[in-house]
Amino acid sequence: MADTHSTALVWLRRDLRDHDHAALAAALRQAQAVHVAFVFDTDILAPLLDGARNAFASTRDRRVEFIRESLADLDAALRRRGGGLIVRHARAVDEIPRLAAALGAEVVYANRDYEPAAVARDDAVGHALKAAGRRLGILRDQVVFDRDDLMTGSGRFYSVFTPYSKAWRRNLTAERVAERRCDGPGRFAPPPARPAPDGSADPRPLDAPIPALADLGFAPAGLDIGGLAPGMTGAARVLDAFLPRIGRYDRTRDIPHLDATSRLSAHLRFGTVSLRGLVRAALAHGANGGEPRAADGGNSDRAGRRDNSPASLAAASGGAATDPADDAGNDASPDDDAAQPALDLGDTGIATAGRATAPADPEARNGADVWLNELIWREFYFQILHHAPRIADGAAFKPEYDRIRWAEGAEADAHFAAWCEGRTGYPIVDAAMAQFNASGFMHNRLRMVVASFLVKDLGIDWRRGEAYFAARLNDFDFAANNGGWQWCASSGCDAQPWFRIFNPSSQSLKFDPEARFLRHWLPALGKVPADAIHDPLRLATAARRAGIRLGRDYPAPIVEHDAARKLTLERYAVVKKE
Ligand SMILES: Cc1cc2nc3c(=O)[nH]c(=O)nc-3n(C[C@H](O)[C@H](O)[C@H](O)COP(=O)(O)OP(=O)(O)OC[C@H]3O[C@@H](n4cnc5c(N)ncnc54)[C@H](O)[C@@H]3O)c2cc1C
Repeated sequence: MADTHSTALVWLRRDLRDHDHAALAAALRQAQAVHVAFVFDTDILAPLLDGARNAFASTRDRRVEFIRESLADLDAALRRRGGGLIVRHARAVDEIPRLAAALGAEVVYANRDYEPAAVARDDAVGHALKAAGRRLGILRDQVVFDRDDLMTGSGRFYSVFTPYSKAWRRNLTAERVAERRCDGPGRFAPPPARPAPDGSADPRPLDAPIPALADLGFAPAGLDIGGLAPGMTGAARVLDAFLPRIGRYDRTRDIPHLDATSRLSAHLRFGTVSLRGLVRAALAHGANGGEPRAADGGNSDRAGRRDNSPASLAAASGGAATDPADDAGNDASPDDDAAQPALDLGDTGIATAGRATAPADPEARNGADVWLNELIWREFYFQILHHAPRIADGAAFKPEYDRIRWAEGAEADAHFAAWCEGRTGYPIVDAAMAQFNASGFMHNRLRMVVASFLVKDLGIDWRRGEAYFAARLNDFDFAANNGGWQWCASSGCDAQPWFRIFNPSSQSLKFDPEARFLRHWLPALGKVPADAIHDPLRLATAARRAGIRLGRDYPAPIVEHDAARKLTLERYAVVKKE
């Protein structure tokens, strides 16, 4: 167990909750007084507003609003526990060391982030704290296995999903998903009534209320449109609604008009729900055989056999002054009071679900198991980003795909604009983009369809679509978004083969046969019979009969799929092995 200290600061980033939280649990275990802070980081917010740096800049950003409302929810929860949130609007890299000094915190705890810019920020904060005689303790929280926890037998990272997921499942232990209890013996300290730290860009005192959106330079975007309920309270509601459906997930998840998937992605992105809690819920519904092993033990993978020496941890954290004892405490160390052999679900809002016994119905178990697989995909992409950070600089995961010459010029720009605005003349693409532009959410099947259409029907560089998604997705997460786009563009690890090209019309017919999703989002096509709506060629005739004029009431198709397919095969031929 690490040494104890009088005051600690917990720095929240994408973990906006007060339960099952590795950094909070460690701080409460090891400090007497625990302050909790969030910084609206101007390094992140400024580009969202800056048209010169971001083609899709907008003051109406649902993510900022979601974070703000989630902070209000969390602040209220912390106040009920004697604490409260310190919220700052400044450069986090400068503000956190200043805040630690102002509060007299010996240690700053945070949960690990995997994006290269965040890793660099944490390194800089770690160095600044160290120079002032303080420490930064970084803990694994948003994944079950991180960085090089799971490696192949030959010591490489996994670049193919199936063996990765098998290793993940094989190495899952109760300790890895046990609740990180946030109940002391340390206590939450309320925000002190002190002036802004010396040199802070935010002049407000430390106990100032959470800034309004307008103070941050943003305007309301409307969370209600996509049913995006913020905070831990919202997450608990979404999860409660999903768990009764989890058993059908495998059979219904591809149907966009059904409310069949969890819709937890934004909550996972901002940590208003605990990933460990979700894995426990999936296991309790029978996923992965229902029970993890009791402890990490000797097996063929690296999990549970990490080198936790201070030197190794400092090297692995890229120089940040990681607190070795605390980091080790986040793994299955024998004296770690977070590690409990039995699943203890506590008061996390998933308790009921977690305590359910595994359903006997094998079909229901399969639903939970397939859902667990999606959570594993999420981690797969995090570890890809950790091991191949060059993808954050725009590189294709498979370098030969950077030889492709994408469509450019006025026509490509016009096609891209039509794609963004849902004016391609392909109803499934346009309906998906209409939902996306209105709500910030898009169903996974439709993300694949529209991404494939942009890249393989319009011949446009996947990076342009990736950037549009990054600007608008409520659940935008660099690792998952890049992984999804590179999967569709075939340049990613374990991606769709380059010669496989989705036919948007058959995808539409297969996954929305009665056109329920299409008609909802494209009311102009309401009178077109379902059997004629999917294929633009048939649609032309059926629309005329229904009194709908293509080009006026609904766009004519901007490309012809068969011709586009031929061009794409020629374009992609450069990746063939020489
Ligand atoms: C082109 C493209 C871009 C994408 N961009 C993102 C993104 O920026 N952020 C994001 O969270 N997901 C992204 N995804 C993955 C997926 O589409 C969403 O996670 C999912 O649609 C969210 O809905 P849900 O919460 O109902 O998911 P569920 O089906 O209920 O899945 C549960 C959770 O598993 C995770 N998950 C599911 N599928 C994937 C996947 N393929 N890859 C990684 N994680 C997954 C998500 O956290 C999700 O909330 C992208 C997929 C594609 C094809």
